[in-house]
Amino acid sequence: MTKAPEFDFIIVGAGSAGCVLADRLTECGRFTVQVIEAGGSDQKFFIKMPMGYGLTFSDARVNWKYQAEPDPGLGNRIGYWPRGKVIGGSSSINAMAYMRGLPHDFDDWAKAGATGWDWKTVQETYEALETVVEADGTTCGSGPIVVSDLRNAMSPFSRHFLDAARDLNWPVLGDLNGSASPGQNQHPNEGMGYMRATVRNGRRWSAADVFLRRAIKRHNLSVVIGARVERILTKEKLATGVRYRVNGEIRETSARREVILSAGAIDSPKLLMLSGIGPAADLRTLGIDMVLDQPQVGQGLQDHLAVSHYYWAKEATLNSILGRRTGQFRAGVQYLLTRGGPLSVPVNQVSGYLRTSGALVPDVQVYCNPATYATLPDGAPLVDRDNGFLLCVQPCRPTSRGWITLRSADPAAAPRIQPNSLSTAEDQRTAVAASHLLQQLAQSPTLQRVTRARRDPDILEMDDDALLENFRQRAGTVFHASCTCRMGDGPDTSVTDNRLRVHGIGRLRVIDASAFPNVTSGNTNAPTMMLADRAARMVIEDNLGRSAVA
Ligand SMILES: Cc1cc2nc3c(=O)[nH]c(=O)nc-3n(C[C@H](O)[C@H](O)[C@H](O)COP(=O)(O)OP(=O)(O)OC[C@H]3O[C@@H](n4cnc5c(N)ncnc54)[C@H](O)[C@@H]3O)c2cc1C
Repeated sequence: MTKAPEFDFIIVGAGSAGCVLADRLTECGRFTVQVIEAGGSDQKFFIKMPMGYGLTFSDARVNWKYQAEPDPGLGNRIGYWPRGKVIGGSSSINAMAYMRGLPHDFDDWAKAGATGWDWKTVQETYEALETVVEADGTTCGSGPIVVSDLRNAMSPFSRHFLDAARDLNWPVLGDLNGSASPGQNQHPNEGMGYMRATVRNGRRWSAADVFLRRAIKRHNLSVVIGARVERILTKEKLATGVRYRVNGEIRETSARREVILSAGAIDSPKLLMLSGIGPAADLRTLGIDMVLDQPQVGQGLQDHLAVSHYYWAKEATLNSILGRRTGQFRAGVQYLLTRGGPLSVPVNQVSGYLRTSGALVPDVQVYCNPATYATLPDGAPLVDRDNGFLLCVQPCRPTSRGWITLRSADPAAAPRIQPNSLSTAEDQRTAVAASHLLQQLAQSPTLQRVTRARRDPDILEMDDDALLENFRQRAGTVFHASCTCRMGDGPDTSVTDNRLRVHGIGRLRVIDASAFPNVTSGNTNAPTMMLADRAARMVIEDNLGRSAVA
């Protein structure tokens, strides 16, 4: 048999985290790195055009299209869980919102055993990573991730959402990632504003665009696409390489230094389990040879749930463009000629963190979109022809935790995903309190003025019991799966230590959203890239010594 090719590091998955790692580990020139990605190229028009989000959302060519198990907390409904299966991973199909998360999210990481991941420390990493492009084109920072204020290209209707916030005396912030000066009784991060996005010059600016594109030019990086890793190879509790399938053929690669799993919150725990690292009782039943009994693998799943309510509008919203063929054609031509117009910005336009009654810190995120859509059987959205808008709310820090387990020992089989939503009394209370905020927003004088009709089910007609039932029957994932291989103190409560090393197996790390100890309050792409950037420094330090990253 020919000898397996050897690299210093093997990174499984070219998603948000994997792209950062590929760049950081190759830039010093001291290591060879192979990235193995199950999906294919991201050079597709509908990936690069921001409004193409609606199409990649259900496109099996770039999307794993997972389905969750019947979720008792959601009336046994089965949720659709898209995940990127393409270079750039979920950062190539996500809605591009850039939200760092709130300071206490990371202080809670540190409290959960992820020492060194407190807000003060991670804030420095964020600042070094970002270049913020303000609405007037001025820039701030010199990091590789471009975060744009796109308000000038957004629908004029979106300003009504901010006027509605002002009606309610909710703060309006210039930057949802910055800290406003707190007013009386106001938390610094509380308020609504235009959502900033990973969009550059009218194009999606995915983790692949930021990090992989420049790294691939280096001689010490090799990227294999269309290649699904099926097993981590181990010898005497050390990771030695991986086995993967490409074009129907099985191949192996050896890692001289480490194997790094960046396959995301669904697939990283799946791959550990397929490799015999997980709950022994479950894995033995499936006939998988055990390497390490680690019951925490796949446990602790967290995600954000949100509920949306729809309204017909008296003024033009994005529906007047995207809901009609002539509008789509005009917007398409404008985009092709100028990289501007309605297709150059994401559909989530106004958002913000708010506090429900009695909360000390912001505990919900609100989204306001100047568009409404139905969902077709294949999951694709169909924009309504009539003008409409939607209001949506998401509790930020759920306490419910679900799990991921294997369905079968076949690497091609999707895993079981049990979100276990609304399984704590606290989450049920927050779902109701969050819905009260939507009721207030819908009744603001500004939104009442521009609303032609409220659509069913009408949140204003609901008491607390009905609000909870509405949440159970209608809320869905906002695609922020995390925490399934979480960092922590030891193997009884976590899968990795605070340097992302898998407890009990040498030369193996998990570096992606699955390592979050708890889900952050907002969208999870920014924290995933931040985590990978800090983790890359740790990998280099542990392999070359502290001076190598000074
Ligand atoms: C539809 C959608 C919308 C979202 N919107 C936003 C948003 O607007 N803002 C935001 O901040 N966050 C958003 N998110 C969440 C955010 O994008 C993710 O949290 C983040 O991208 C996770 O990064 P990751 O590196 O953990 O995983 P991913 O980026 O998912 O990367 C995992 C990679 O590993 C590959 N892989 C998996 N298994 C294997 C295997 N066995 N072998 C080889 N490769 C494998 C996958 O194909 C994928 O490329 C959204 C997510 C989705 C799905």
